[in-house]
Amino acid sequence: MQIKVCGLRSPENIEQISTLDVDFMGFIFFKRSKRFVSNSLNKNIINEIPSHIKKVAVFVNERSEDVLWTLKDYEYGFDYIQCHGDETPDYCKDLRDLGFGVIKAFQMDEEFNFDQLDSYKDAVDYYLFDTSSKHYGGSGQKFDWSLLKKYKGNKPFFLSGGIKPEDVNQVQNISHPQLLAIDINSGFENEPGLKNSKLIETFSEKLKQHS
Ligand SMILES: O=C(O)c1ccccc1N[C@@H]1O[C@H](COP(=O)(O)O)[C@@H](O)[C@H]1O
Repeated sequence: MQIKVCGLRSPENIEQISTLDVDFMGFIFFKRSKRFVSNSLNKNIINEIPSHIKKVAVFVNERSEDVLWTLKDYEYGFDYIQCHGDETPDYCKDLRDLGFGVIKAFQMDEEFNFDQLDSYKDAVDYYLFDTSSKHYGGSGQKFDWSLLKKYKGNKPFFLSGGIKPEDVNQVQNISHPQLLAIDINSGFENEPGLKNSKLIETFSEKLKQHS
C-alpha cells in the first residue's frame, strides 16, 4: 500500500518527510485552507524532492488558466494535479490532455452515487475518496468506509479523510482491489501544515510491513 502525505508547507518539514518511505506529497494551493502554501514554497524546494516521491498540487475549483500559471511558476515540477472541488469531467480531461496527471477527489457521504464516476473514467488517472465537508478537504473527519464496497470500477483510488496514526491496522485490513494509497493530513500534524515526522515514520513502517 502506498502513502500520500498532504498539506506540507515548510522547507525543513518537506526535507524531513522526504527521507521517509512515502510515495506522494501534496501541496495545497487553495487560499482558504489552513495549509495554503503561500510564499513558503519555491520551485527549488519542489524540484529537490527525490523523484521517487510524486508531487501533487491540490486545487479547489480554480480557473484552469490559474492552475496552469501556478504550475508554470514551479517549472512544471508537479507530477499530478489534484482537483478537490466540483471540477467537471471536461475540466479534468483538458488538464490531462495537456499531459498532466490528474487525481479527482470526491466527497463521500451516504448519498454518494458511484455511477457518477463513469463520466470521469477517461478524464483522470486516479480517484480520491474524501469525507464530504463544506470546506472541501482537511476536515479531519472519516466517512463510513463500508461505502467503498459499492465501488466496482477498475480505476485505482486514494482513501482520505480524518485518517489518524491509530487507524493503521484498520486501514491495512481494507481489502478493496483498487485501493492504491492512504492519504494522510491533519491527523499527523503538530500544527496545520507542519507534519509530525515520527508519527508518519511509524505509520508508514507498519502499513508497508504487510503490503
Ligand atoms: O488540507 C486541507 O486544508 C485541504 C483543503 C482543501 C482541499 C483539500 C485539502 N486537503 C485534502 O483533504 C484530505 C483530507 O484531509 P484530513 O485527513 O481529513 O485532514 C487530505 O488528504 C488532502 O488531500
